[in-house]
Formats: sequence, structure tokens, C-alpha cells
Amino acid sequence: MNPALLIDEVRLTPILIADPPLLNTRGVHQPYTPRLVVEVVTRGGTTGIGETYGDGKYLELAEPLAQALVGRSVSDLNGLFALAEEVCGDSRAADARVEAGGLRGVQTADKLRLSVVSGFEVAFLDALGKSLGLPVHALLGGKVRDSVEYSAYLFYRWAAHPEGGEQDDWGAAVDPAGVVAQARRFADEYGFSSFKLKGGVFEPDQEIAAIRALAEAFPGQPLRLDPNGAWSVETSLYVAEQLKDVLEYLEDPATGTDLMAAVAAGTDVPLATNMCVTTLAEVPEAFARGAVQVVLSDHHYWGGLHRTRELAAICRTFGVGLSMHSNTHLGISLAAMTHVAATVPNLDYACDSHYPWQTEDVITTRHVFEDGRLTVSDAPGLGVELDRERLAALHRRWLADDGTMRERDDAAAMRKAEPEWVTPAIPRW
Ligand SMILES: O=C([O-])C(=O)C[C@H](O)[C@@H](O)C(=O)[O-]
Ligand SMILES: [Mg+2]
Repeated sequence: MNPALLIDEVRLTPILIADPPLLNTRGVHQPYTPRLVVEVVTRGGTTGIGETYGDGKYLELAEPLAQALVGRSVSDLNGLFALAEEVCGDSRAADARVEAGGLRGVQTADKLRLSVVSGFEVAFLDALGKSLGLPVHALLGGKVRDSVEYSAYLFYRWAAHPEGGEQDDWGAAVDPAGVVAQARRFADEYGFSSFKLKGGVFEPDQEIAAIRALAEAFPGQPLRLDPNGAWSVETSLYVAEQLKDVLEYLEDPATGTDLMAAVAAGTDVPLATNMCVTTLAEVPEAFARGAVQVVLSDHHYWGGLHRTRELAAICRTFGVGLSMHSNTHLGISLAAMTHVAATVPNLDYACDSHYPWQTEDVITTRHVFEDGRLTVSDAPGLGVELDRERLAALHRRWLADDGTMRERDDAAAMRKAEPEWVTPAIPRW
């Protein structure tokens, strides 16, 4: 064992980052959203960084894990997962506490824990790569492409949050013309040539009109629509029929394997998911029933970069496509996403990323998309550096918060504009 790789210290820094008023079927994003930055310092003096969700339930699990890691090696990735099972509590006991649903599918205790461990796994890989002088993609077996393609992530949105927050200059997008204008700016400034619209916000016919307007403005370019499971089978089939000539895939039109299988049986439009299949336990039934044709990986809740590659192998085996999901994230995670995406031969689709919506970051040099792509870094580790002043400022914002922003709650944010709002029952349409 190389003593330089042993962990001397683990630092956890919860932060609040600005988030625009992006709409989804459950409500609207809050002005600030929590993230957790993980730093792992080795005896050799190297610091590895990672990033994951920052709500209280993740912090609760991250703290004991951080303490237990001192003296472990950053090369011991399998040990990290085993240790997390030991110190993050009894999974089955915790399962009773966790709710189902949300925008990212079921929420089991295992998935919560994997979401936490992913931030540590990335920090381990960053530290290991820096110590060995190797980029993270080399630690995953090596890149199979030099750049990774991303898709423009279009949202219906308001110009500003009702309760204030940081301002941006995107303006409102609440109709087809607004969506096309947003897409045009994504294409001009970032070079994206594939587009995903977050749906489930307006009546399905309005969202069909928005996709039609996009198809007219960007002929032949890949388009996706994702209502986060808000539709019935009937509505899903209606939308699929209306848009079958222009959709690359329809993402989670309905909720759960039964309904997704029923939709898949009635249309040739491929169905993608980051809600129906988000754990290994959900794979066998969904694949056997043909409920999904594309799975969206996400190294956060699938449990890190190595496990993302395991998911890719499973998809490859069953002839199911692979794409990548994104939740509000910063440049550390985007670096990790790009490294792992670069190593997966069957990542057949442009990856999602919220990054253009995030005006704040904790890295010294922001990622720059060119022609909708990010170049894969060959620098040691992730290839990004922590900006400690920014990190400290965003942590001060977290400390100053009275607790309202520390837990993501899109329905609570919506109530600032519509006091009677409750999370809509599914199916909404
Ligand atoms: O289904 C998806 O693609 C997501 O869950 C991505 C994000 O969480 C998105 O829906 C959001 O942030 O509103
Ligand atoms: Mg989705």
C-alpha cells in the first residue's frame, strides 16, 4: 500500500447555488439549491474533489462516511462502497423512512447512499489520478472519444423568481416562441444541436406545439420531450402519435414500469427513462417487458463512475440505449460526467446538462462548450481546480439560510406564485 494515497482528512462543504426559475411538473426551482462539495486530502498532500446532492438527508449520510474514511486509501474504491454500507445505516430500516416518487424515480435507502458515495468516489478518483499523474478517464480504462456531446436542456421558465434571488438575462419562456428563442440562444452560444424540452408543465397540446415549433426551426435535429411521468398511457400515446416523425425519444411519458410498458407497446417512438429504471433492481422487469429503450445514466444516483460503466455494460447486453441525465450540478460533476461519458462506447446520445443554467461555480475555470461538445481533459485527475473563495462564499450563503433553501422543494417554490399549489397527482393529464 502506497502511504501517500492514505486519507488524512475529508472536508464536506454544503453550499447553496443560484438556480433560475425553471418549471417542471412538480413546481418550479427555488432561487437557491443545495449541493455538497467533498474534498479528500491524502497523506501525500493531494486533494481530490467531488460533488453531489446537498439536501439534509444526503448530508446526514455523508458525515459518518467522511469520518470513517481517515486512514483508508483513495485507491480502495470497492472498500469505499463496503464501508458506506456499514456506516450509513441499515438499508432496510432506512427504506421505511424514504418516500417514493419525485423527478428521479423511487427513492430507496440504497439509492440515497449511492448518491452520497458517488461524490466520494469522484473525489477518490480525482485524488488518485492527481497522485499518479493520470486523467480520470485513464483510471476508467481510457477514453474512446476526445470530446463528449451535450444536448441543450430547454425549460419553460419565468423571467425571475417571485421572491427575488439572482437575476439572469434569459427572460421568460412559456410558449412555443419562447422555447424556440431559448433553443436558438443555446445553439448560438453553445453550439448544441440536439434539444430536450422539460415538459409536464402545460397541457400536452401546448407542449406538442412547442416541439413542432422546434422541429420547424431546427429541421432534422434530434428533439426530446420529458414530462417526468405526468401523463396517462392514453395521453402518452396521443403525444407520441403527434410527434413520432420528429422525436429522437420520449422521456418518461408515464410513471412506472406497467404504464411505460403499455406506452411502449403502442408506439414505435423510443421511450427513455431516468424515473422508471434508476436502480439495478428495476432493470430485469423493465427490460424483459420492453418498457424502456434508452436508460439515462447519472453517476450521482447510479453510484459513481465505475457503476455507470457497469450500467452501460448491462444496457449493451440487452440492446438498450444509453444516454445521460442531469440534475442541477456544478463544474466538478460536469468534469466527472465528461470523463465517464468519454469511456463508454455505447453512449449513443448527447448527454443532458443543466450547466448552462448555473451561473455560479466552485471551479476556477468554467467549462466551455464548443459545437455542443466538451473536450475530454487529459490533465491529471478531473482536470478542474477548486476556487476556495467561491466555495467559502457559497457556504456562507448556506450558513445564513434559515433552512428554506437547504432542502430542494419545487412545490414550495411554486406556492410563492400560486399559494394554493400542491404537487399534482399523477397522471396529471
Ligand atoms: O427527468 C429529468 O430529466 C430530471 O429529473 C432532471 C431535472 O431534475 C429536472 O427535471 C429539474 O431539475 O427540474
Ligand atoms: Mg427525465
